[in-house]
Amino acid sequence: MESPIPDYLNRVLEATRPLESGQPAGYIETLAKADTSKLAVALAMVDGTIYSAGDDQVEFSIQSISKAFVYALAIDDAGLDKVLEKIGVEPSGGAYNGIPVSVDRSTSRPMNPMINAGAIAAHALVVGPNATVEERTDRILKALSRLAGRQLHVDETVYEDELKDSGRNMGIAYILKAAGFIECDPQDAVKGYIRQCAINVNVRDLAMMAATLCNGGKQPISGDQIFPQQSVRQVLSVMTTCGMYDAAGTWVANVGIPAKSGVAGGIIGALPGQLGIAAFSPKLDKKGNSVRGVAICEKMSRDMGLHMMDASQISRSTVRVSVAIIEAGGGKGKPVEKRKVIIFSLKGAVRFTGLERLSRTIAHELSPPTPEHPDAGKHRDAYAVVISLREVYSLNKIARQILHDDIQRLLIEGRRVIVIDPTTALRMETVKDENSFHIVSYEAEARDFIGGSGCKLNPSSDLW
Ligand SMILES: NC(=O)CC[C@H](N)C(=O)O
Repeated sequence: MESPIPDYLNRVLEATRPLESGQPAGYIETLAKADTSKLAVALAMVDGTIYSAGDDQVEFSIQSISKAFVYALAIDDAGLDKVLEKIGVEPSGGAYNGIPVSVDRSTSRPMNPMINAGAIAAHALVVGPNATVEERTDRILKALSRLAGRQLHVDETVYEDELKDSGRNMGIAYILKAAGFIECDPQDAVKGYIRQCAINVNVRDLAMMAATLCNGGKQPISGDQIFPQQSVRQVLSVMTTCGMYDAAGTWVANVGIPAKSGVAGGIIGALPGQLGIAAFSPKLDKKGNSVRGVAICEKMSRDMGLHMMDASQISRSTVRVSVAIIEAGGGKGKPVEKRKVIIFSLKGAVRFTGLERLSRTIAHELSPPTPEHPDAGKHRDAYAVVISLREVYSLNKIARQILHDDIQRLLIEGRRVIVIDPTTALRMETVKDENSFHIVSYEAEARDFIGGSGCKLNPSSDLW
């Protein structure tokens, strides 16, 4: 069966094609002559599945989209502290190449790495202050190629064209050098920066690069951890507040996806944990963002419910409570003992809010009723407490810690506790009381522990 997604993507393109406004970037000759009828979109999932439509093989220069990735490389090579010393993380509120707004008024520190001043400073931090232009651009080209999953190349014509008219960027670099925010030769920083901007990509490359960010820095297909998760969080944060230059506020409100655009008409969006998107169309609006590209992203965000501030998925159903009766004993004339077990099942990628709910639910079910909570403690008489993490995909640090504390508290109360943890999400090493606490991988083991091997689960009981 064919996937309906490419059809959907084609419809998105057709819906935005009638938008005629905008101009291709005029100051780089090759871009000024671009075929403005070209239009493409791609989606890449965090497992590496990719969908695309339109002119998805057409290459264009990455331009400012490179800034996001080079920022991550600067963090890798110089460390976050040094990067923050040299480049801020505040939106400038001005154009990407605006000189007075790009740097802090009192210190001249670049406002953020998504505009030219900050991007030139980030470029200068790659490899190290004594590196040559070739060494820096080599490192960048290799990293971008690994992100895209294929060998990329610098478009020499675009590079030469932009270098001819690089007075503005040179001016910025000299200001940064004078103020101590770049250590290398300003001309080298600009040449390298312009080369990084001239690397050619298509929308499929960009979607895969974005998906790598969504996947915590791990390239979905090769499985290579290209950037540490910490750096990716930093990059996505700055993309959110500064990625669309002085249109960042409107973008966040309308699209709600961390993003970065470039003057050749490309845009990437990276929705953490979900998917990377890329769009391409050369005509730009006054702020330098692709007109159709913005419209494509707005439409997809709306249609597909991608806005990161959407509160429609409230973490509500992460905890389920059920009760089972286990028949223990029986054999050799011994009476059958019915043991009531209360099971708390957790689900999904559990963080603080999920664990807070579990903690509250455990307290509600197992503590005595109070005037405010007369219905509490219905299962206080349970013989054992089972916490099932069978459907848990991950527990973050705080969730793990609260769960540890909850288990310790139950043990102190003298309860028998069994945790079903097939993927060792809990990673509990210290077990105080081996008689009353067990970690198992399967429900059957939990049942054996509660009722002795061969015990029966009351058929009317809820499933675990
Ligand atoms: N917004 C952009 O894509 C700008 C990149 C371009 N190379 C410049 O420095 O002007």
